[in-house]
Amino acid sequence: MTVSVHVSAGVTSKATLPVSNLQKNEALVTNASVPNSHESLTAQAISGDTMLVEKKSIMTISDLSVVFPAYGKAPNRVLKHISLDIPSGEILGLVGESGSGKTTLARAIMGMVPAPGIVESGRIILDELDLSTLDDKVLRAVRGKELSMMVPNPRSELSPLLTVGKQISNVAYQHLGLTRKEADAKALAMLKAVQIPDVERRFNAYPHELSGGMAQRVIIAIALMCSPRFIISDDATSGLDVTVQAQVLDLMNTLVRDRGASMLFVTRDIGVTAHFCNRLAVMYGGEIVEIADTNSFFARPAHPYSVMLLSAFSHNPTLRAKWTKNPEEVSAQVAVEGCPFRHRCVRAREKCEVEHPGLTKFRERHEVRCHYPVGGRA
Ligand SMILES: Nc1ncnc2c1ncn2[C@@H]1O[C@H](COP(=O)(O)OP(=O)(O)OP(=O)(O)O)[C@@H](O)[C@H]1O
Ligand code: NI
Repeated sequence: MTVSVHVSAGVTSKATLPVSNLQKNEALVTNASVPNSHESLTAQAISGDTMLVEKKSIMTISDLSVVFPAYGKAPNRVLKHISLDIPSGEILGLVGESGSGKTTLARAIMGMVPAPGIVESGRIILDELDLSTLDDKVLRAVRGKELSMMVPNPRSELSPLLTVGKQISNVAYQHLGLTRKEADAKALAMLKAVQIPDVERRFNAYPHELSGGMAQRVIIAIALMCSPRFIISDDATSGLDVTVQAQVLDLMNTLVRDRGASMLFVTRDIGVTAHFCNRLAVMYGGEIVEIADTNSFFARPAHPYSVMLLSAFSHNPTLRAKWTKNPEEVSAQVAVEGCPFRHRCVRAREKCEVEHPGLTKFRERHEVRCHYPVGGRA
């Protein structure tokens, strides 16, 4: 897991967003608190017995590619032409093995790809605001207020010199225009919301006085403080004990649902996504290889790699063996052409050797990047 400072406890910038966007965002926050607000709906369609409601997009990523140059070797393409649309009220789960590019995607959205990474192409649009065109100062302001990311390993995220209460309160003070007193009160309420016991005492504690789980909840409190429009959690809840994790997920869910925000939920725990995410994307080798409504994904996973992930999760070695080769048998040499997963896939045929599969429709609201998806196409 790559970790760096993503939260804004220490941000001192008072830069403001372009006025038109701020007003629009404020208006949307208000509208979105009304259940089923028509302002947040752009189209409705009825399909069979399910009502599909297309909601306004909060985050649109198009053709995002990130490369890490490597001296004396071919550059490492970590993200390859990623396009994603995350509508208001949606929690999109993102799963995939270590090194598949999940954290890089999260950081690219935040405008924080670590050096020597280069964003080769792509646009990131947050509620019609093109983040790629903003200067650093404005982007920092957006990051603290409208866009926030929670990461694991909270100690490196918090300043050791300030009490946790002050760090949370600073965010409200700087971004929400509250008085010190109001910001402190909001910080205290947020600490309660993330289930920190004995809040008054914890408010005045320094980060080193907190347990790891408690510090993680402080990070979450900071990230949620300004009710951001778009939230990224990069494995930020997995270190919490099960009950606290459930409460924190519940809190995030409420924020997303009631305020019309949306969320990218990166996790290694595919089981959590079944209950928590509306939609699920699977990454492999820097590409999205399957994306589907959660129900559809769990009912009919289409990519052999997704089946492998699910079989690993359900401890079903027979299922795993049926669809995929043992990774140890796989040559590390994966050519540029063809399907990047073919060396690990028992279904691979000649076409997979030569033709890179596109992400195409598998069934309703379910796309897969595979020439021969499991179960065939609908
Ligand atoms: N700072 C960096 N310098 C060079 N290469 C990097 C850097 N950060 C990431 N990479 C490359 O990007 C690839 C993807 O990394 P990333 O952290 O996005 O994976 P991930 O899916 O988040 O994995 P994990 O589940 O372990 O967190 C890595 O395999 C590595 O090759
Ligand atoms: Ni990661």
